[in-house]
Amino acid sequence: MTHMHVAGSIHADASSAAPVWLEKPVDANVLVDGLWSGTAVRGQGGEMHVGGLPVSEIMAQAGSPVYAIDEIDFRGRALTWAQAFSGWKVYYAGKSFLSGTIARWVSEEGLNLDVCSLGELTVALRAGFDPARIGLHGNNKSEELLRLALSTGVGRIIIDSSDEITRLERIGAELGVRPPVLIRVTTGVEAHTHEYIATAHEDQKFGFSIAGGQALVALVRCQGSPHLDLVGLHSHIGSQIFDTNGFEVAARRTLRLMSQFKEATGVTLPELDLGGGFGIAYTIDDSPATPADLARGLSDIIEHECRAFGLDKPLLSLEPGRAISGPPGTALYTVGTIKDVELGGGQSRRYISVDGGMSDNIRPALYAAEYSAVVANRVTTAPPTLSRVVGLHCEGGDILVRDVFLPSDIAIGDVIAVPAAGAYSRSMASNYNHTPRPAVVGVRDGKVSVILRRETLDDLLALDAGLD
Ligand SMILES: Cc1ncc(COP(=O)(O)O)c(C=O)c1O
Ligand SMILES: N[C@@H](CCCC[NH3+])C(=O)O
Repeated sequence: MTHMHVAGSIHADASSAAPVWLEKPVDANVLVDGLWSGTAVRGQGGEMHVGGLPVSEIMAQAGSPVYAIDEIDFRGRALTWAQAFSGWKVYYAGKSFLSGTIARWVSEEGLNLDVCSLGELTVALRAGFDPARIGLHGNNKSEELLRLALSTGVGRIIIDSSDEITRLERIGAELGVRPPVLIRVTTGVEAHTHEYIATAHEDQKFGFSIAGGQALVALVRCQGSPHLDLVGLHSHIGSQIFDTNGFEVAARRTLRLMSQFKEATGVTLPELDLGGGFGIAYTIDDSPATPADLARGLSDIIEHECRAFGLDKPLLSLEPGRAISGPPGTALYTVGTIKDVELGGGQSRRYISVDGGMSDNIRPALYAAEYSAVVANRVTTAPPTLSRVVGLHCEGGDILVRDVFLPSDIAIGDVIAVPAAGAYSRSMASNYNHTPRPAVVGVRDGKVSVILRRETLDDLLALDAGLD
């Protein structure tokens, strides 16, 4: 085992498999290209600015911790995906982060919206999102959710089980509507990502198995139903994926199924959705492809496979979430406690405790997700120290950034900024330890606007039937 000594700290398991960013201290002042939202810069005096505002001003207006979403960057990414995939239907995956404001931005930039719960659908509808441009997912859609979707004219429902087919047929017949549906299939692809966010291997809860034959049976059943308008197939292989190999295998297997279905029924399915899952940069180890590169790669794959199966190219769609909402988001925390923990042999590890934690970002604890961070309120010439940014929760795994070089003169009251924090952090936040969830604000042209207000302790206490 190699021990890495940096300014008195030690990374005890920096073996040959250590991430690149641990190999040598980096200048902790620098906002590394590709990690930060488009308008993030060090302003005069060294303070970080986002959306034309110094972080101190964002926090003065919105408190701490806070998630700042760079509106120009978010809109720019949404538009870039729409343009790169012109001719496709692009659905923004609302599970990555959704609110009324976000639904409006997504709509204005010309994207469709993927929702997967009663809550997400309700937000979208209340925000005025055109139901015809909404796709509905979920492996256990409730009666209430399906009724809402069918009665409001949601554009497509992605069916996940035989029970759902039965439920949907009954509600469709009752309401006198014939909803457009896609069948979600399990392609058996082992996506190169964390086990918990891979979704196309055989032994998991989503979709109908192609290999097991259930997918073809479900397709034939929907095709024969007077209450359902079968339009196509859906495949989602997982999340935070960087290479197109998994998509290639998924495309081959879904198109083969389309051709089998055509042979069996004489019907050509018009649509194929390849799902989301496109990776983003959380650290300098990550190098995501651009939407334009992905569009070229995926289009080539589809054309090649269609030729092989003698199929016409279907109408294609996809569902990026993280790639649109992740990079524009910066999490801002305030340092409260600094502790150098003795590891023996004269070594220590610096623990920097901030005013948030696993309640606002569960990803490091859940998936061992890596993040980066800087001290945002100032620059310094103090040497970098390998540090660990931790939260305030009563849990040893309450880590926000496992290993990061931060200046050795870090002090109480400093601001820690974490890039690429817009996806699956606030949207997966909890109230662990009765912790109110942070605010989310939009920042643009020097102005802060509230996207989600900060929860208060009173919000939480109001839920408690045992308190006055
Ligand atoms: C069906 C489906 N579509 C789209 C997404 C969005 O994934 P991502 O945010 O990684 O692009 C997910 C989440 O993994 C999903 O389950
Ligand atoms: N929540 C996951 C992504 C998967 C969610 C959608 N199926 C993450 O934080 O990476």
